[in-house]
Formats: sequence, structure tokens, C-alpha cells
Amino acid sequence: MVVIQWFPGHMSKARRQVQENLKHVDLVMELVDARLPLSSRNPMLDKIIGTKPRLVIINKKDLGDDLEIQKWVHYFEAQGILAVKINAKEQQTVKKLTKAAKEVLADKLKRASERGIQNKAIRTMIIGIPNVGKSTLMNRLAGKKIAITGNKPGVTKGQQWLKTNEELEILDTPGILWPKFEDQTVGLKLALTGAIKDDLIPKDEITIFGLDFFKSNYPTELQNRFKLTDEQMNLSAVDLIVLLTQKYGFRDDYDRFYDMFIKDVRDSKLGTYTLDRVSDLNKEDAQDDND
Ligand SMILES: Nc1nc2c(ncn2[C@@H]2O[C@H](COP(=O)(O)OP(=O)(O)OP(=O)(O)O)[C@@H](O)[C@H]2O)c(=O)[nH]1
Repeated sequence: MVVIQWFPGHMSKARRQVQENLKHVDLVMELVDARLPLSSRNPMLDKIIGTKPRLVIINKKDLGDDLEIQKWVHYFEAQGILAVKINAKEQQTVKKLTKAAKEVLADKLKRASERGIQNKAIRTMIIGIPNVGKSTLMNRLAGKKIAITGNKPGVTKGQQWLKTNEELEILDTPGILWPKFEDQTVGLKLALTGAIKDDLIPKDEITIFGLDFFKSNYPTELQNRFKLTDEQMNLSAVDLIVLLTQKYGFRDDYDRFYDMFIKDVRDSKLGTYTLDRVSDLNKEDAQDDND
């Protein structure tokens, strides 16, 4: 069971703060995790930002599954939203995002230029749930290490702009919003990647979910990592846990295996992966139609 970390008070405060800051920007950069392009989104963002132009940034592309990330880029594209994949730690991110921001605002910039307004920097803010890489990206865009405060209560100050280059400026306060934590599967996915605190979901549940996921989606990686025979690959997740706990000499200390498996997944020892699948979305739609 997912324990809710955000209280209604925090949620409305975070939302209000984002809405206040929105007034000052031309464009919102919505940051998501390449392993969770859907589960790392805030369920209310559409409502919160309204018609404000938006760029979806799929961060941590080095940890995600390239093919699946590309499907998500198309998914967003189909909704009229430009999505770009990046690794916030890379230098080239700056150029890529400046170009993408200009693309999103192309019409507006063209109109401004026709009216003789030129060379005005695009003002943007970064929004995302915890741990998607907001600070890393802001440091990269600002070209220096900056102290990022987020939605800290009781702090009122004027807007500070971090200059990326002549074309792009970012608000120094990122919008930190919450994930869709009432959804059990979303909670398991966030926990497996380490996006939420470890004590929120029991480790056995995270491990069973992870083993089932890799068995279905990346069987070769799972088989190679744990040196499993074809026959053992047919075992249930629970039987695999028993087998592997003994195989690693942990006796009946299953916790040690859970810790090892979860760390392996987070450290990409089973390769790059994307837990949210566009194909699952289509299945859900079909299910809704049948209901
Ligand atoms: N591999 C990889 N790691 C990244 C990338 N971007 C950020 N990280 C790592 O992800 C972790 C979280 O990054 P932060 O920048 O602190 O994320 P945040 O969204 O500011 O997190 P909060 O402060 O909790 O809201 C850190 O360990 C970063 O080093 C990326 O593109 N690739």
C-alpha cells in the first residue's frame, strides 16, 4: 500500500505556487523520467498549467530503453506536445533545449518579430515530481551550481532569472509537484526506480513486481544477470525469490535478496529499461471501452 507523503495542504500550496510563477513565464518545461514517462507526471498538470505552452523533457535517457522512449516521444507528439529526450548531465542539453523551446514558441516569436520585437529571451520554468532531475537540469542550464529551494513554505521573494544564454532564461524556483500516488502500480514503479522513499512500499512487493516486469519485458537481461536456466525462467516471482535467496547464500534472509535485486535494477545492472509502456496504455483504453 502506498503511503501518501503529500498532504492536501502541501498539494494546494505547491499548486498555488506553480500557478503564481506561471504568470511570469512563456513556456513550461515538464520534466519526466525516461524510465517512467507517464508515472513520473503530475496527474493535475494539465489543469494547473492550462493553455501555457509546454515542452516535455524526458530526462535520464541514459537509463531508459531507447525504443520505448521513442514511442513516448510519438505519444506526446500525437497530443500536439513536443517531447525531447535528454541526459541532464550532458553539455549538449543546453543547445537541445534552447532549440526545442524556440520550436514550441515559433508562432509567438514570429509574431513578435513582425511587430519589431526581437531578441527577447524566452522565459521558462521547470516543473516535475521529486527526483526527476530538476536541480541537475537547472544547474546545467544555468552553467553553474545553484541552490535550489523549490516550494519552500514561508519564503516570498522576487522572481530571480537564471540566464542560460541570449535566448533562454529559467526561473530559479522549480515547480515541485506530486506523482499519482493513489495508483498502486505507479507507486511500485516509482519505488523500484528509487523515486520515492524506500519505506513507503514493502520490498517484497517491489521485488515481485520487478521480477514479473523483467520476466515479461527483458527476459534475456534477467536470465543473464542471475544465470537462470530456461526452466527456472518459468518459475513464479515468489519461487524465483526463494531460489535466488538460497543461491546467493542468504539462507532465508529474503530481505538481502530484495535489497540486491532493487539495487541492481536502479544501477542498470539488468540493462536500461522503461517501466511505463505505451502498449499498456492501449490495453487500458481497450479495457475502458469494454467496461
Ligand atoms: N543517469 C542520470 N542521472 C540523472 C540525470 N539527471 C539527474 N540525475 C540524477 O537523478 C538524481 C535526482 O536528481 P535531482 O536533480 O536532485 O532531482 P530533483 O528533481 O531536483 O529532485 P528533488 O530535489 O527531490 O525535487 C540525482 O542523483 C542526479 O544525479 C540524468 O540525465 N541521467
